[in-house]
Amino acid sequence: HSVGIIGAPFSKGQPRDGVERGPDLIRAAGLVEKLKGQGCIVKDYGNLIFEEVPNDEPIGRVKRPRTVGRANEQLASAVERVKNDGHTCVMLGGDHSLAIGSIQGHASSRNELSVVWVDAHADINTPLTSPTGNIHGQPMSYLIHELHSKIPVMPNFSWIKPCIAAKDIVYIGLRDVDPEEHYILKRLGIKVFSMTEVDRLGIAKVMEQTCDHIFSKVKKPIHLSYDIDALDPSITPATGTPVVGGLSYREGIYITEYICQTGLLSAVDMVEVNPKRGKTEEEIKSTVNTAVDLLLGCFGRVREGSHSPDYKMP
Ligand SMILES: N[C@@H](CCCCC(O)O)C(=O)O
Ligand SMILES: [Mn+2]
Ligand SMILES: [Mn+2]
Ligand SMILES: [Mn+2]
Repeated sequence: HSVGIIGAPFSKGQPRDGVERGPDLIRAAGLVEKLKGQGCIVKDYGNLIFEEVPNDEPIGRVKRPRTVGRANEQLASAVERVKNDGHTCVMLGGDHSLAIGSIQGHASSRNELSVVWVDAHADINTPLTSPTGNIHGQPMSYLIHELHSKIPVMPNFSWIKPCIAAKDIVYIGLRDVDPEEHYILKRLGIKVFSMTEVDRLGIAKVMEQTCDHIFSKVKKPIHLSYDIDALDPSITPATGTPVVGGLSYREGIYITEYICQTGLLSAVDMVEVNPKRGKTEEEIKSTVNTAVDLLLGCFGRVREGSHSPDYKMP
């Protein structure tokens, strides 16, 4: 695996400070060294530098639109460059509004993508349906062809071109979906494995059926957008919008092992790690270490262990 890492220290898609520290905390927990240790080639492109846009007044209910739009435009070109350099892209967040730039940049280098969205939330509110105005609850709405007519013109958002078809999306882990989002998911016929399906089917069947769905016609590169709040808060409490009844550590890891073995993972987001939302050092460590382990699973780590092909027993 050849991996290109982008740090996106960004928090303005939501109101809580601290999530901008995600990239450096994940690096400090040894992501690069551990990826190299399991045989990956790794290029760390460093952190993007995001400018605050002054007087960034809300538009309708939508908060910090100009800052979020600008940041994602920067991210999109960074992700496109990592893809054109031939790597699988790892985007370290930062809040989930960053999926706008990550998926847009990915789509500009690969013309058709499938998106696997692992999250407690659907993040598919439009600017007009959002109950909070926080853009980290809206990223998917800007990216989906079928919602284009529902998105108003917003400053610093005009560069965004819808790039994903509803049929090419699968959600895993949903358990906190707004009524307006539920309507959109049903109307667009988007494939959803909520926590009910995870309980009913088990994670192995969920992953089988996820891949049956996204590979139903032609096999497309996979964009895995992983919100750390998909996991149960007992595992990953240091996050902005925790919701009880989440994925176990084992289920979270199984998802990454399964996606890895498809050989089609082309970009992965790891977002919403927020150290300021951890009550203890232990809670922060558990959250950050789990984020690292999930990424290691994306790039070949398997729990049965492994050995190098040229190992000679003494
Ligand atoms: N659905 C809520 C909560 C969104 C949570 C965002 C997280 O999943 O990135 C909203 O729209 O504000
Ligand atoms: Mn192009
Ligand atoms: Mn979430
Ligand atoms: Mn999210």
